[in-house]
Amino acid sequence: MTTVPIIDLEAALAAEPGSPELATVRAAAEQVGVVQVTNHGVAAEVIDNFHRPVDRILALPRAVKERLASPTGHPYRGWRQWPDDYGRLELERFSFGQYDDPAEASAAGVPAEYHPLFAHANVWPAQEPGLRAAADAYRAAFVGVARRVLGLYARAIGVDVAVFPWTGPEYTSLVVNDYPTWTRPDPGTDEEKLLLLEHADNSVLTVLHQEGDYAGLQAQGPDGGWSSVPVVPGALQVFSGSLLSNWTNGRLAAGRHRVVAGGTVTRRSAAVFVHPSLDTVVEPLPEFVGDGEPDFDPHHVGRAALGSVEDYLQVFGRPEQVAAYREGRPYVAAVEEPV
Ligand SMILES: O=C(O)CCC(=O)C(=O)O
Ligand SMILES: [Fe+2]
Repeated sequence: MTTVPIIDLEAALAAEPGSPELATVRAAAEQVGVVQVTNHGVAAEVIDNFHRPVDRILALPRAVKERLASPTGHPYRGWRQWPDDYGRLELERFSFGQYDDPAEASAAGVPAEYHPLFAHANVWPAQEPGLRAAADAYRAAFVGVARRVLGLYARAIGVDVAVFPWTGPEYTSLVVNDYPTWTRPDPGTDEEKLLLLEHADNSVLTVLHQEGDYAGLQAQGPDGGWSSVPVVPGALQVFSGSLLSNWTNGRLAAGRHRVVAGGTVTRRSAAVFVHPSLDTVVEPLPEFVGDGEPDFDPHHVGRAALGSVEDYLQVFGRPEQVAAYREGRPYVAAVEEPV
């Protein structure tokens, strides 16, 4: 078994209990929390229709892209660059909230107490009028993959998927990650080219599409070592998040991952982070706790979401960024000119 298996989703969902396919899925889900899926049912056009306009936006001159930053300084809306401590570009992102405004959230059935989550507008570049519909289709398709993968994991560990109280509408976010290339001397080691540090997502499942010429995404195995996730055209990458680990009282691993890129290699990824509905309290399910004590505290999806920007700014926010957010104006980080 490879650490991050490539699973034919359709075939695995039809596999008999006890089959080698399900044994592979089970090992990956319990020990790593990262898989790739093929034959996942998402049409190639749904992926391309989102990625191609994003390519064109990210190829615009920086002075044009600066105008696509969140007008209110929200770290998870619109275009953004992240410099490292030396001012060198590490990561460029374009982020989309689930709804454009509180009225749209309300129409989708989101309770009023969560409307503040959608008070900061999305940025829809006028250059790409089709992006909004393409992003909606991409998000919806990837939520569908997340649900099917949960069904697969349930089968692989022999529980009914109905034990997971995953109700909709799912709370989701959509993030494009673009890693820079550079011509300065290449430090050579992975540790010195870590552009996204190791972490597990706080979703139930995250579904990603990666593109590029280098397998820079790495997943952590049970021995602590890192394995590259090869770039397989058409495949999607699925990370188990901390909420899946919580529900299963640790039986299923939250996939720890990181990204090595930079230098001459290219990498682009676009992830949909999938959570159950905002009023869900995630806590270890009786099926996984047995007679013992749960190992995880209850996690209220909506409350955590409401606090997430403050949590983020407290840990990572630069003073000018925090000031811009407080004052409701755009923030564009200073970055060193590429060399
Ligand atoms: O670029 C990637 O493949 C990883 C992105 C990621 O881990 C994240 O956005 O949480
Ligand atoms: Fe991640």
